[in-house]
Amino acid sequence: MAKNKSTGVLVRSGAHLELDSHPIDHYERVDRYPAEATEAIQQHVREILRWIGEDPDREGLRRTPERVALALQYLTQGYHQDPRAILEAALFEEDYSEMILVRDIQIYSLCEHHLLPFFGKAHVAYIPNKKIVGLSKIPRVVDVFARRLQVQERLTIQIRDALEEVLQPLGVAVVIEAQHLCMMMRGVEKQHAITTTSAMSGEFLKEATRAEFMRLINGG
Ligand SMILES: Nc1nc2c(ncn2[C@@H]2O[C@H](COP(=O)(O)OP(=O)(O)OP(=O)(O)O)[C@@H](O)[C@H]2O)c(=O)[nH]1
Ligand SMILES: [Zn+2]
Repeated sequence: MAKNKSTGVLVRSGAHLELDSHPIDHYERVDRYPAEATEAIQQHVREILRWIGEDPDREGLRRTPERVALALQYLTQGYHQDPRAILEAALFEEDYSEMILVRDIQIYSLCEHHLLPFFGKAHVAYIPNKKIVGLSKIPRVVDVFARRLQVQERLTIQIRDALEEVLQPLGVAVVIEAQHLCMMMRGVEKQHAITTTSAMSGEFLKEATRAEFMRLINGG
């Protein structure tokens, strides 16, 4: 058991998955998963399995409802986390006033229309105004918003607004590049389409700053 300081969430990282004889604990378990929600989701997953023509009691599927319930709760744990508290846990006074960029932050989220994953990279930059934040808090905040049901546009804006609100910087820029399984595995079935969204504020609304940010995220 490890206590995650910034979110107050208990996380247990189990190493093994032994079917049938042990509880499943290979997911990180967060103490906020209410047991009654896990139970209710399990029941519904059983029904879904039936309705797609499966036998939920066959050996391979016997614990699938529990696994799905835990996975779904893990993938949506962002509803129980407070991004502002995460940022406030590591704020430092500093006179640095150049751009700070964390790029290529891996994201996995769920599209709210189909509950299918979209995944890709987020690039987050800000120009501080006397306050800087611990670097790791930026990907943590990205995860908090990604682990909810999302559209890519809202995810992008929520990350910008959380940084804006807590850091009150000279500007924030967020770009997300993602592929949506709902457009790949079904629907239009386009395997190579990448969606790019951006949200900027303050200095990043100026062409020169924006151009520098774009050059940096493109590896320039
Ligand atoms: N803007 C936006 N749209 C998204 C996102 N994720 C999925 N979608 C789209 O949400 C739309 C839902 O459209 P609908 O016509 O109601 O659903 P659908 O019949 O399943 O649509 P198709 O995917 O075209 O088969 C689709 O166009 C998806 O591509 C996202 O992050 N942002
Ligand atoms: Zn979708």
